[in-house]
Amino acid sequence: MASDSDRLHALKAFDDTKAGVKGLVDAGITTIPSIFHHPLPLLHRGHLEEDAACLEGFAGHYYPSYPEPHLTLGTTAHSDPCFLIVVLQNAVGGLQVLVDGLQEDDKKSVSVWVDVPAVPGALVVNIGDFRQLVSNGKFRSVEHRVVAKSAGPRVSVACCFRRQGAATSTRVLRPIVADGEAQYRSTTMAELVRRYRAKRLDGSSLLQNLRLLIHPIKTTS
Ligand SMILES: O=C(O)CCC(=O)C(=O)O
Ligand SMILES: [Fe+2]
Repeated sequence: MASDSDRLHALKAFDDTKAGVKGLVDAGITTIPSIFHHPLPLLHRGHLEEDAACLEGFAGHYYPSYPEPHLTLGTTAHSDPCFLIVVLQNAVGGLQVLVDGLQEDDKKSVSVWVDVPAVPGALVVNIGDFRQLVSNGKFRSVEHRVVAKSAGPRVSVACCFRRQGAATSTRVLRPIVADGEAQYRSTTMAELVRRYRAKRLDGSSLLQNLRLLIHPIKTTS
C-alpha cells in the first residue's frame, strides 16, 4: 500500500485536475481508486472490509409536492441500520439532520433540526447505527427526517452499506473499545435488522436497548 505521503500527493494531483468524481465516472472507472482508501485506525479491524463494504439496501424515494406541507411529513425521524448510507437527492431539498445545539437564552443543550442543503450532484454520507456500535459511540449515527415541501416532486436514492445478507447474518458486532468501557453489548447484524424492522421509523434509537447502563463490561481492544 502506498505511504500516506504518496497518497496525499496523489490526492493533491487529483484535486488539481479539477475533474472531480465526475471525471472518474466519465473515464469509465467503476471501482474506488486506492487513493481514496483511508482506513480509520479505530475501525480498521476487518469491520469495514468485511461488513460495511457491501452495498445491501437500496431505496428510491419519490415525494410528491404537497399543497399543505405543514400538515404532513415526508419521512419520519430515524437513523439507519447500516455502517454508512450514501444519499443522492434532487434539488428540492427537505432532508434534515438532528444536531446538538445550545439555547440562546439559558445555554441549555437542545437538539435542533438542520436542513441538509440540496447541492446538485452532491452525495450525502451519513453514519449509521452499526458504525456507532462498533466504534463504541465514537462515531454517532445521524438521526434524520425528510420534511414535506410544496415544491417538488423530490426524488432521492439512499444506498445502505452493510454485510450482504445482514438480515440473517450471525456475524457478531461488538464495540471496539480504545479506552474506557464498552457502551453497548455485543449483538448480531440479524438482531439489529430485526429490531429495526420491529420498531419502524418512530424516532427512537435502535441502539437504546443495547446500551450498557449499569456495570459496563471491560473489553480488550
Ligand atoms: O429521502 C431521503 O433523502 C432520505 C431517505 C432515508 O432516510 C432512507 O432511505 O433511509
Ligand atoms: Fe434514512
